[in-house]
Amino acid sequence: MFIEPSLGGKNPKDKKGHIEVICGSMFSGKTEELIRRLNRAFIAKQKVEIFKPAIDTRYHEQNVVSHNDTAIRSTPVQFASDILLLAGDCDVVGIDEVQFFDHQVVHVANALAIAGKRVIMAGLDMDFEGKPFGPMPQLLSIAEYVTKVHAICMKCGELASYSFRLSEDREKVMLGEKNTYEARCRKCFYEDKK
Ligand SMILES: Nc1ncnc2c1ncn2[C@@H]1O[C@H](COP(=O)(O)OP(=O)(O)O)[C@@H](O)[C@H]1O
Ligand SMILES: Cc1cn([C@H]2C[C@H](O)[C@@H](COP(=O)(O)O)O2)c(=O)[nH]c1=O
Ligand SMILES: [Zn+2]
Repeated sequence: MFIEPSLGGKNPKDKKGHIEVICGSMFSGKTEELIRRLNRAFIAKQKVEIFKPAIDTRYHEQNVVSHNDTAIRSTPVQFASDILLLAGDCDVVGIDEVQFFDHQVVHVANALAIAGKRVIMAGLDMDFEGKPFGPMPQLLSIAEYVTKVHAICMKCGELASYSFRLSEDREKVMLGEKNTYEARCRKCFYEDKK
């Protein structure tokens, strides 16, 4: 489990920003872990703002929702730059489904951390082809803290790092859940990959 190095004091001059990235395949618990960290920040009376890309309407228009139905309120935004405008004077910024933003999100995360905020992002590190997803490689490089979580392979029960697409669709962005994707280990992913 990720142990926060510090939750940051309330004194503005003590505030040191940093970036945390939670990555892994679908169903690996990224959103649950993001919600866990954000809830702890709420308990510490930190000012928290949560964002997600507006295209992610899978479970809810507004909330960030996990596959296990845990949820937290969020603000859907069209562009990463909107986050800079909306973060205001908060202490902690949470971003889910960060892989869907364009590369500007790298500059946004860096600017927020330089401004003293704790930035926690969750996203898919690989797409359905096993290729790096959007801005994730850069975000993983600039983060102070990286947590890779694992799902359970639906074919063999091993740990899973891949998201196997069950349909024939080839476009990179295709929202879905259990009916269209399966968590797979490396062996089971490449055995069936087209
Ligand atoms: N193959 C799987 N491996 C692990 N958890 C799974 C799997 N399929 C469904 N789940 C459920 O998904 C939950 C994690 O959901 P979530 O945090 O939304 O994951 P992610 O954001 O990484 O897609 C688990 O607690 C579990 O209830
Ligand atoms: C692999 C892959 C996934 N997606 C979509 C499917 C879901 O809507 C999200 C991932 O959500 P999760 O919280 O990580 O389960 O991304 C996609 O558009 N393209 C892909 O290649
Ligand atoms: Zn497997």
